[in-house]
Amino acid sequence: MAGAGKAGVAAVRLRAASKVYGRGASAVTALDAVTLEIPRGSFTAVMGPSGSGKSTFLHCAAGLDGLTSGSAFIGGTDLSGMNETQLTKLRRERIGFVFQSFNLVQALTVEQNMMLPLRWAKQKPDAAWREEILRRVGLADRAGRRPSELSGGQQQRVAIARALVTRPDVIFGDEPTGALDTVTAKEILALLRSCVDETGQTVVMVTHDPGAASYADTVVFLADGRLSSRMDNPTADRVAERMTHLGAWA
Ligand SMILES: Nc1ncnc2c1ncn2[C@@H]1O[C@H](COP(=O)(O)OP(=O)(O)OP(=O)(O)O)[C@@H](O)[C@H]1O
Repeated sequence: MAGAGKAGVAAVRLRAASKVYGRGASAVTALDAVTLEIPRGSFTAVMGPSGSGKSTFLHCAAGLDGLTSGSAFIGGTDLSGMNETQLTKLRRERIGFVFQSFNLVQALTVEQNMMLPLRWAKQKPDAAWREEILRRVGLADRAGRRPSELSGGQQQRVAIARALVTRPDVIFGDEPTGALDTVTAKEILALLRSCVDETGQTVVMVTHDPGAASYADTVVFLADGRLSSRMDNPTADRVAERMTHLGAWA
C-alpha cells in the first residue's frame, strides 16, 4: 500500500472483532467477526450501506466503545485489556478525531481550540510545532479568530489541526466532509491526503461519498457488519459501482 512506512506493527488492527448491541430477541450484531489490518502511513476509507456497521467499526477501532468479543489494537496496544482511564489517555495522546460536526469550542480562538488536546494531555505547547500545524492547515493568519468567524471548511481545518497536534498514531474521521460543499470537501480531503503523504500519518475515514473515498489508498466495504470486500487505488466510479452492487442505493 502507498506510503506504508515503519514496517511491522499495523496502525490499527481488528481481530475477529464483534459488537452486539442489546440482548436476546432485540440483539443487533453491528460488527460480525471483522479481521482487518490498516498499515501505518496509509489512508483508508470505510464504506457500506446505512446500518452496515461503519460507525460501530470506527468507535470500536478508536477505543470509544468496547467490543463484545475479539480484539482491537492501536499499534501494539490491545484496547480490550484497558480500563476507561487508560482508554481516555490513549485517545488523548495517540488518536485524533475529525467529525462531520466540527465540535469546536465557540468561546476559544482557533489556536486555543487546536491546542486543547495538549492541555488535556498536560503536554507543553511547542511554538514551532504550533506554527507548523497552523501553516499546514492554512490558518496561520486566522490563529486569533473565533470559530463563528470562519467558514465551514476553515472550521474543519481547525478540527484537523486539533487532531494533528498530539502527533497521533491514527486520525479517525467520521464523515469529515459530510457537512461541506463539494469544493470545500475536496480541499479538506486533499489536506487529509497530505497528512498521509507528507508526514506519514494514518487516516481512517468513514464516508458515504465515492468521491471522498477516491482520495484513499484503500476502501474497505462493510455489509451487515461483515467485511465484504476491499479495493486498492479506488476511483469514484469504481467505488460507486461497488456500492450499487452492495445495494447501498437501491
Ligand atoms: N447504541 C446502539 N444500540 C442498538 N443498536 C445500535 C446502536 N448503535 C448502532 N446500532 C445498530 O447497529 C447497526 C450498525 O449501526 P452503525 O451506526 O454502526 O451503522 P452505519 O453503517 O454507521 O450506519 P449509517 O451509515 O446509517 O450511519 C445498525 O443496525 C444500528 O441500528
